[in-house]
Amino acid sequence: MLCQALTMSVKCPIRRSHVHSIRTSREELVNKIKNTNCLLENLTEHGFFSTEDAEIVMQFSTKSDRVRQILDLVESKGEEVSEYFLSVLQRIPEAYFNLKPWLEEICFQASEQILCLNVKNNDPVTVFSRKIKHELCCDVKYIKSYTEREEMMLQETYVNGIMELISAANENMGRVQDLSCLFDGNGVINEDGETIFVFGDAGMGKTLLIQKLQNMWAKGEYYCEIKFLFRFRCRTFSLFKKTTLITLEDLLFKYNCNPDHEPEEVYRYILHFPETVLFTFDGFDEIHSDFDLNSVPEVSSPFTQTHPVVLLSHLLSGKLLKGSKKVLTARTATHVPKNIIRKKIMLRGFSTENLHAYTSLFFKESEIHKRVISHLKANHNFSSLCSIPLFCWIIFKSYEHFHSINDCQEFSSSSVTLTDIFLLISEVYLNMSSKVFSVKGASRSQSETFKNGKDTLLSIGRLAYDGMERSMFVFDQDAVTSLNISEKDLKLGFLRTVKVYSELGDHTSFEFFHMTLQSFFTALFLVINDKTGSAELLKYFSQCTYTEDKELQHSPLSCICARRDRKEDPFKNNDHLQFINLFLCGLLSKPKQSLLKDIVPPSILKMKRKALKQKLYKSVKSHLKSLPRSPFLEYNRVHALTHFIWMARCICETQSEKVGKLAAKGICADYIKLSFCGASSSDCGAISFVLNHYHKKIALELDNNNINDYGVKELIPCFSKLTVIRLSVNQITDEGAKVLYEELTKYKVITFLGLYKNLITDFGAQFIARIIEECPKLKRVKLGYNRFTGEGGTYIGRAILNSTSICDIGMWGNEIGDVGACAFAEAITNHSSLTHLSLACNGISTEGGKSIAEALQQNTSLKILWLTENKLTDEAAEHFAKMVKVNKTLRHLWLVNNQITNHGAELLSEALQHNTVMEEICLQGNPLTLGENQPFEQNSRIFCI
Ligand SMILES: Nc1ncnc2c1ncn2[C@@H]1O[C@H](COP(=O)(O)OP(=O)(O)OP(=O)(O)O)[C@@H](O)[C@H]1O
Repeated sequence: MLCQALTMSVKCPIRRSHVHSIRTSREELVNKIKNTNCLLENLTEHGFFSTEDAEIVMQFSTKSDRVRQILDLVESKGEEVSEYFLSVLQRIPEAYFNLKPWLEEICFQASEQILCLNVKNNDPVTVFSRKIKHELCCDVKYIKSYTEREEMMLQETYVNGIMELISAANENMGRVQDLSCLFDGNGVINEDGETIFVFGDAGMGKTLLIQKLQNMWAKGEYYCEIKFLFRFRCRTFSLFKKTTLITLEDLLFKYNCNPDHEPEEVYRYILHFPETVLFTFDGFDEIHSDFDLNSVPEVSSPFTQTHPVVLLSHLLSGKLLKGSKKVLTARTATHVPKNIIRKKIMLRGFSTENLHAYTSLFFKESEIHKRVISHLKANHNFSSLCSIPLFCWIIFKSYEHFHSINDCQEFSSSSVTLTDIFLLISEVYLNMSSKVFSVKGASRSQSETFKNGKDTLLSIGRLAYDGMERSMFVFDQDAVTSLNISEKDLKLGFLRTVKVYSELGDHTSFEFFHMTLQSFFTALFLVINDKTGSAELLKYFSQCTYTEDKELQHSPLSCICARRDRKEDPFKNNDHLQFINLFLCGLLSKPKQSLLKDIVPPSILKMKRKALKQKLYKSVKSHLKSLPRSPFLEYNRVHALTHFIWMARCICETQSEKVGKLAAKGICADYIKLSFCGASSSDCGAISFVLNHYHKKIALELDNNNINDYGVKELIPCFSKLTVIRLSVNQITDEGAKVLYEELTKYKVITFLGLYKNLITDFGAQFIARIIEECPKLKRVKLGYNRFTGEGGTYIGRAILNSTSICDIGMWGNEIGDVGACAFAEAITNHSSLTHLSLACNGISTEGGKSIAEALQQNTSLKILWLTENKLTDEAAEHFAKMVKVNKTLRHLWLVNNQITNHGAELLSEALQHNTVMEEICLQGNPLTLGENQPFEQNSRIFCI
């Protein structure tokens, strides 16, 4: 007791009077109090100081003298005032954070009475935080991509898309349910990393996600621990001159948001508490700077001047403001050094539910809403394009427009290309400026609209093209005026204004409402400009030529940090150039000729079409030839990469049978591996287009992409040829499973079906079961990590019972339990073809184990059985031991991570004496006590460690 009392008194000395505390620590207080305004304001507010007192304090010119005067006054006014004074120091931690240890040391605790007195927090840190919030609230309320005149509220338009946590090995680790979970502990792949890296393909919603995040913080709903949010768009770093030198403080305050009071104090706070700062850096792939990184020493002092790009790199790598939070976005395949990443989140676009939610938000009128939903259901080509939010918005925008004009159902065509939808939005914008739609139904034809708008398209196209040439995505007023873009054209909606902070002061600049639109306009310019020769027309193809190096894209940051000897522009990302090629293919395709005939002289159009065709032929041929090959099972497998997807997109965009045939001819393999290629559902349409021209049977591997049910539907034209279809890790649900059933059972050529890690439930299991039953050539089925319970397990088990071809079935990571296990037991009892079975990680306990073991006493086909990570006990082991004595086929029995003890292990070991074919029984991860020299430990076929 005494001891406890003593420790307490050491920790917290006997309370002295508040006046005494102040008096004895006078010098410390004078040194540490930097903000006198807050003290004066609060002391005066409650009448502890008179106006004259405050005036006397303010007469002193230095801060220390003002503090001394305040202290004199406080002390002279006695205990209550001193207590309130201390309470202000405690209750405004932003201003007096360096006094926190002292307040703890003197064990200051304000009384109830003092705590009832309000404390106004107007210190510069809090005021600045409020200012940032206020500015953000105004700035991010609307979705900026929409033209200024028809802004849409973020709140009313935003829907969460699919956000997936990605592991260091690029595997899916589950979903992020909501943006409020962005900074939680889920999905952390590197505790030392500070950057949440959000990536996704063009138009997946990275920028909008950042905007939503800013909005949530600014409204005070989430992330309360963050006081400052500094937002940067990486593309604006291109505007800095090579010679620009600024400090971190400049970057934050001059180029972002400026504190109205005492910036040094705010900066001091930021440096002291970096964990209260959040940076958002949008579009890392869009950085372009001709600044020479070799020319600067690696400075990381927060007070040294350096080039802004260097500051950016130091912030990201934690050399500056270590501990601050960072959210960085970039297009897929932009490599960011692993050591800076804390979490990786991939945006996968809209799921069916997201799309429906977005449709309801977009089309408020229930009739139109219903109609759009039925269009989407009827046309998977639309649905797959709409799973990419940007394209969805463009399609809906155009739909809304055409609907408002003449109720026409514009989306009747079953095959719509990306070029179609960009032409559509151009038409909409061109038309909105003219008055032709004043009378309902009096619409101009698309070709007429383009003919009339040629000059506008040319000048905006030139701006896009000039920008592409210099990797510029923001244009200043001079660039715009030098190309004679009229005020009227600027307002059409293709371009939107951006406020830019530059060395010349704040001014308005312009950018395309999306980078993909800049690519579209570049292509349009190259096509409709009479003076463009074929070399110029095709130059982006050369810049996008595939080399193995390019597939492993360079990271802007690693270039900054490590590769200081590079001559090439380290920031170049060529997705936007690939889009130019894609649009060239679309614009110069046959179906678009009638649209262009009045804008481009026929001879020029012919020349361009011919040049493009030849280029495509050549590049398709050489690309396919150069792809790496490797044998797999009985196949000659070609390992295609992301570039192949771009090629397929271009080919499909031409809608040309001839090009399609040529590509198909060049494949020269019977197995195409396209895993981890970032293929989306609409890419399946492109792949399908190419494969449709391939006349032999072929195997297709699309594991680890983003194809979902729409993608499965897009593959419908080529299912007749597919002998192998691998769609693991692709968000396929029961709907996709149904399509697979309908298609695969039509042709019955399938031998391998891979659906590992999808979202198929027991309902979908019925379709899979019917595929297994009805496809007589089907040998391998991978169904691990879906959502099957006992019911689903029973469907699959029964189907296996009826299949005479199946040899390999993977069910790892479902929840089939004992019910499912019993169905499998029945299936294997007399099975003649099944050699490999995985029921690992399925919640199987003794009963299920027993039935499988009993079935195996009769089975003569199974060679490998995985029962890893179940709940098998010694009782089950006893039955497995009996089975081991009689079964003469099974070679590998995996019982890793179960609940078998030494007793069970011993039974299995003894049983092995009667079995000469079994090669191994794996018992690692079971509750065995080892090191006691028991016989099973000596058995070379029992593996315990
Ligand atoms: N979650 C969402 N909810 C509603 N609309 C969205 C969403 N995400 C994107 N959009 C629509 O798509 C458009 C493009 O999105 P955004 O600019 O965020 O794409 P991005 O991934 O940043 O593209 P890029 O990589 O090309 O810059 C938005 O302006 C908006 O109209």
